[in-house]
Amino acid sequence: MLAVTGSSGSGKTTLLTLVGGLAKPATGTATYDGGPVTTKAGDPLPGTGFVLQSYGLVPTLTAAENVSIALRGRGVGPVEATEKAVQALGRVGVDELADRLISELSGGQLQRVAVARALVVEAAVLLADEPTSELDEANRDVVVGQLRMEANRGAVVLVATHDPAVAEECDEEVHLVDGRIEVHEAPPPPPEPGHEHDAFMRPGTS
Ligand SMILES: Nc1ncnc2c1ncn2[C@@H]1O[C@H](COP(=O)(O)OP(=O)(O)OP(=O)(O)O)[C@@H](O)[C@H]1O
Repeated sequence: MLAVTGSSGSGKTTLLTLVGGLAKPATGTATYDGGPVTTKAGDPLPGTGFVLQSYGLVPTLTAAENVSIALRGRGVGPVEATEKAVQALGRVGVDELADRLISELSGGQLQRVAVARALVVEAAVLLADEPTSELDEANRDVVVGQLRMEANRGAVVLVATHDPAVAEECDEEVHLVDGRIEVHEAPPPPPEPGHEHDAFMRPGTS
């Protein structure tokens, strides 16, 4: 679970769209697992889930329909897609809004529907662009917790964020300055009980 941080305009969204295959790099290549991040048709790889900064939800459809679309596009039948969509909405606390039109929802509610749509596909790579910017602390923690669950499941999770509390919850952070990456790794975990002094031992001693 990787935080992508940097000031406004530093290139966070651009990086995520390149990683996700939504944009083509002007120079260089973007690869995942040894292959290009786009399919031959120029679409993103099927295993990629997105939370777009502008959400990309369809205003004339309900919250559940917006989430189930992601599954329908992957060949899941309508009944199962709706059931899983409502479950995914529940993971971010908006299942009671399942039948409400997108055009009737608040900013924070929309953001959580967008997160649910990314969660529902069980993506191999989940790209979340400022997924908590509209949320209060409690809901931010819920969303970050769900992204962590995706990482625990084995997904690669990239989170572009301005929120230090969100970056803190990630395993690593890349900080962008004018489109360039500086890498900051998280400090190593504390030693296990009984091994507190190992770090201070000289090689060859026990
Ligand atoms: N389609 C585009 N064509 C040309 N320049 C672009 C395009 N999209 C973004 N840019 C520029 O690239 C730079 C990086 O933009 P980007 O949206 O990646 O920043 P960001 O770090 O996500 O910013 P924010 O935190 O404000 O969302 C900005 O200077 C922006 O104006």
